[in-house]
Amino acid sequence: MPKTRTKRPQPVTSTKGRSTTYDKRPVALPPIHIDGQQKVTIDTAALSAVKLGKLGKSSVDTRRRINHFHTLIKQYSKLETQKQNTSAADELDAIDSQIAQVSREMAEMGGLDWYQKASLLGQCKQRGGDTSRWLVPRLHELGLDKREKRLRLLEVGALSSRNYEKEHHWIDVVPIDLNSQEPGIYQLDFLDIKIGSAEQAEPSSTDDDDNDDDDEPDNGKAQLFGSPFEVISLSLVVNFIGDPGRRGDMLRQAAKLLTPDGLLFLVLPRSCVANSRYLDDERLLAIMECLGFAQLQSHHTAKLAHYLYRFNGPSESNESFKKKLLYSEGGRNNFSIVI
Ligand SMILES: C[S@@+](CC[C@H](N)C(=O)[O-])C[C@H]1O[C@@H](n2cnc3c(N)ncnc32)[C@H](O)[C@@H]1O
Repeated sequence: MPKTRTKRPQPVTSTKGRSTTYDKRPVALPPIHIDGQQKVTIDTAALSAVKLGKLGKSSVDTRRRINHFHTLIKQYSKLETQKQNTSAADELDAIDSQIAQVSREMAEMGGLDWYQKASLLGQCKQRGGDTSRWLVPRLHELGLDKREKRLRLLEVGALSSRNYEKEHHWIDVVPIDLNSQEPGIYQLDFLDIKIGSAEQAEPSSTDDDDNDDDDEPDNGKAQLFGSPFEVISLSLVVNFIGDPGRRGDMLRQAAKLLTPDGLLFLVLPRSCVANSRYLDDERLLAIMECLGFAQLQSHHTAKLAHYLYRFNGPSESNESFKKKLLYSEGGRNNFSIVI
């Protein structure tokens, strides 16, 4: 069983050893995974021009811009894949210039920082609240609020450190994001997290850190957490990734970081399962079962699809799920998850 945590997450800064103060200086944006291998860093100069007023004139306008940002992420991913499969110099030049154009457009929109602020606006109570409000009653139903120790929950893609504020006495939340919007949110890539002790850290880590609070990833081994998580929340994060294989990697990673019997909370825009050529509820269930998850509950609203899974341990199955056309009629999107 994981230890009970009392310490709140500390920020990850680039200095070696423990971080004890919050760095309020503007941080360079972390690289964003938007395809299987490449990372891109959005132009920070353009970001400094971001004003809240640019979020959108109305909720409809903000949603339209968020959707456009998603489209740009997907275009970027596609171009990077094309680049990896091309050797002709003139084609490479053409692809590079398209990549630069897409990157520029993302930066002009305000990059990841703008996207996060706009998404946070989408979480406002008037617009339906954040998705933890669906998860919390499910955790109550499972009796997890009655345990002696607080429930250790990793919230990936956390836009606010206050999402589980009311449940603080029984949920110990560890919020992370590629681009931390608050000092209380770790700036970390979910895919870089490992569970292990300091002794198992990367050899490059030579500091003599005697802090044994394993909730605090220290720097140089910033991705190391001392014990697995009992709940992982991937709310509107998997669809943020442009590459279908990398989406599968996110689900695999969740399986690696969960305790036996741990819970995975997955939220996707409903259109990803209700209106895709390549994915529906049945296929998602088959993918999840193949990874060792059993579905406990699902709930669809007009906009969102919520799923709660229990991890039953690594599955014996070595089945793979490639991109497979399920629905050929027009008007559908191309969202898929590949494992
Ligand atoms: C739509 S936003 C936030 C969603 C929020 N959880 C919600 O339910 O509204 C998606 C967030 O996921 C973050 N994200 C995407 N991939 C990530 C990764 N590999 N590690 C950590 N955060 C990630 C992005 O930086 C972005 O802030």
